[in-house]
Amino acid sequence: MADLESQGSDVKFHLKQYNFQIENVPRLSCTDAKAEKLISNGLPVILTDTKLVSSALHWDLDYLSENMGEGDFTVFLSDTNKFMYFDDKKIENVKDFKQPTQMIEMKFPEFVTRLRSYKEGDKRLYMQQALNDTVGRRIVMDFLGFNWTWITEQQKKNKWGPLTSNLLLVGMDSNITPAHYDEQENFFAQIKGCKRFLLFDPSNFECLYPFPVYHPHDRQSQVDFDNPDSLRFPKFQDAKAFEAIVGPGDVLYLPMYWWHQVESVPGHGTVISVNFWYKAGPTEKVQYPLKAHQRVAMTRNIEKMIIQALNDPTEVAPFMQAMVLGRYT
Ligand SMILES: O=C(O)C(=O)C[C@H](CCCc1ccccc1)C(=O)O
Ligand SMILES: [Zn+2]
Repeated sequence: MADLESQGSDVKFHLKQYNFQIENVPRLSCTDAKAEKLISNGLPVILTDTKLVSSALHWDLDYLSENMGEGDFTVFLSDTNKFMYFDDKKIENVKDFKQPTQMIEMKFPEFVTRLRSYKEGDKRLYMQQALNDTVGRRIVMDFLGFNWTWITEQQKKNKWGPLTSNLLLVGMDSNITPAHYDEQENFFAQIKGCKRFLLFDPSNFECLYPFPVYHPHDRQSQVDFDNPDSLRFPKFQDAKAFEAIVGPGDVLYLPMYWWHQVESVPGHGTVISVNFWYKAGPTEKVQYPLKAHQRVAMTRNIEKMIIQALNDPTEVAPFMQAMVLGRYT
């Protein structure tokens, strides 16, 4: 992919500015021992030469239209450029929950038509669909052509669990997936256009104020990065971000539990990515002091136990406040 520095000026120019400090994620060859070390230590790294999705670098809207087959694909519509994920199974837990996006199913050619006829003021579109066996045979061939040797070797070396899915992401530039964390290891492959990741290690849990576990926005930050409420979220300004800008052919290793906000860089047209989500490996032996991601997992388990024990989401906050306020604070 063209050296970012040459694009650096305009790419940097378009990028949104935030108050928290930002450092760079290393960009390394996958043959570099430093890259292997970062991955084995659960630290993010951009790998420039994995050839993981070289067989898909020719994907564009016309090719996908012709070859994605007759299936229906999940497309999110948003009135803004933000596409905040929500778990529809948890909507009943929150009174008057307002869905931030509308989810509709459509054929790929219809998606392309709507993308191409988009004009200012229309709802923005973002296709997020796990690749499945309904796709046409050319896509199957491209998929089989992924560098499975390399990624399977990584899966084994790092003792990850099985590959759970490959999410195909086709969106408009300037689309944003707000800050959240996932509970799976992720090799994120960029195919077309550029994406800017803002990454935060799991110890930023206290600065990013995730929604309650029972909330549809579980795992997402409550903080609006464009207008942070410093009264409700005073520690947000202490968050420590790492930035990774990925272009076609780049693969970002996004460790499990690491927070990330994903911004499709403006000015590059349609943005296409495929991620590779792996289940975690066997839980590592608990050693003290606990690692930040282990504390997050523990916090989640305790919240889930309380939700189950009380059997009523509205009782969780009062219960926890009664347990902590005036006793542990
Ligand atoms: O690969 C990742 O983890 C990303 O966050 C990529 C992100 C879209 C992911 C949407 C999503 C978020 C949470 C649960 C299920 C789906 C993007 O590229 O915009
Ligand atoms: Zn994610």
